[in-house]
Amino acid sequence: MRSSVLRSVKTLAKPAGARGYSSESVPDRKVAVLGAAGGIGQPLALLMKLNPLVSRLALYDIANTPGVAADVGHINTRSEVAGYMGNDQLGQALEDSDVVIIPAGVPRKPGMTRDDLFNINAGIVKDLCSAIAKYCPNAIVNMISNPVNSTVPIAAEVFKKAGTYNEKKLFGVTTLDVVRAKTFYAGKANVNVAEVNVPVVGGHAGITILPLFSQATPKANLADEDIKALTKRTQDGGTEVVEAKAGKGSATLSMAYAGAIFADACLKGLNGVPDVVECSFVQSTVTELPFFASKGLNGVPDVVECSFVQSTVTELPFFASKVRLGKNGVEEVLGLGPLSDFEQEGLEKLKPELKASIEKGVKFANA
Ligand SMILES: NC(=O)c1ccc[n+]([C@@H]2O[C@H](COP(=O)([O-])OP(=O)(O)OC[C@H]3O[C@@H](n4cnc5c(N)ncnc54)[C@H](O)[C@@H]3O)[C@@H](O)[C@H]2O)c1
Ligand SMILES: O=C(O)C[C@H](O)C(=O)O
Repeated sequence: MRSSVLRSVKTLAKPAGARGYSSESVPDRKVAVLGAAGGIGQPLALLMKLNPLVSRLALYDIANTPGVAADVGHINTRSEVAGYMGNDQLGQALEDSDVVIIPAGVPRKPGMTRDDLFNINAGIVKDLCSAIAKYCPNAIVNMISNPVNSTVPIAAEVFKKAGTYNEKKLFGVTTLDVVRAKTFYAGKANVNVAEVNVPVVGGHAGITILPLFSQATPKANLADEDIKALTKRTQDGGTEVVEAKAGKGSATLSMAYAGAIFADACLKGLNGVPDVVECSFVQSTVTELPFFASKGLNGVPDVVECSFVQSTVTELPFFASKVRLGKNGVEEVLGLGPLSDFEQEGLEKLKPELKASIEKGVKFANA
């Protein structure tokens, strides 16, 4: 692998006037994309180049970054683009990053589960996270590489070992589940998709993806059968794309869109924009609900007393939840809110699978 810095394309020093954007009004922010030459990486690089909150964009991959960086770098928006290729340029790519987005690794083919990607992607993520711990330990990390239910715990363990773990700054990107749930709901409910909101909680694989259509807005009076079908389609959305692509990979364009939305939310949070809330797979400590009632040590049911304790969303250490983003990353992990019986059932069903995927990641990282 060649190892010189490949390209550094300086674009606008001054604001893109046509957009009415002033570079003086927002702080400098460096975003690094790891896996930037891939199916997700390239359109994501494009979308991040269009984001006026980004001042420096580092595009890293093991191959093909010179072309991607040259191409994207010609776009007349604020950020300065640089391409980095190969392990010995990874440090430079990461240095000073505020946000690191990781879509590196192999995608599914028809017939595979996301967990089938573990053997290859776990090692890739572990190595990239070791470099993040070394070169930009304070960066926010947006993990896209699958299986997210395991790669996020791997990242956490790598950071813990390096002494850099900050649970407020590690995010599994589950925004595509929300994007899909919104699209499918708007179609069925016949409402304006731009106004739709649907929280999606749990994890990012099959039944661990739990859309909460009972909390969807605008409200629509959908039949139970419709809700079940929407839930299944959201859970199988990735597989729908994998099968349609027939061996040529998984979702890339919709994922780049979703990744760009989530990274933008992280940047807004860092910049102090209030009330930025997105769903994400995070360490699941809740700060909003001080009162948590549970069964006693001896399992006697319905022993309920209010007590001021730090509570978690579920008993699982990581869980996709609504998260309020702020200057330090996670500002607040929001509770699940009221669930329908169908959703409550889905929640109980997903826990063993999600728990096993989390434990698999933790075990791998500590082997
Ligand atoms: N979280 C989600 O919702 C979601 C959605 C879609 C895809 N994904 C996952 O994203 C990953 C990437 O998907 P894709 O379609 O872009 O795949 P792709 O094969 O098109 O691109 C992956 C890129 O990663 C690069 N890469 C491999 N090893 C690397 C390393 N050590 N360092 C840096 N880059 C490296 C490859 O060179 C390639 O350019 C897959 O694991 C896929 O399952 C996640
Ligand atoms: O389904 C996949 O393998 C990719 C991604 O996780 C998705 O949801 O599209």
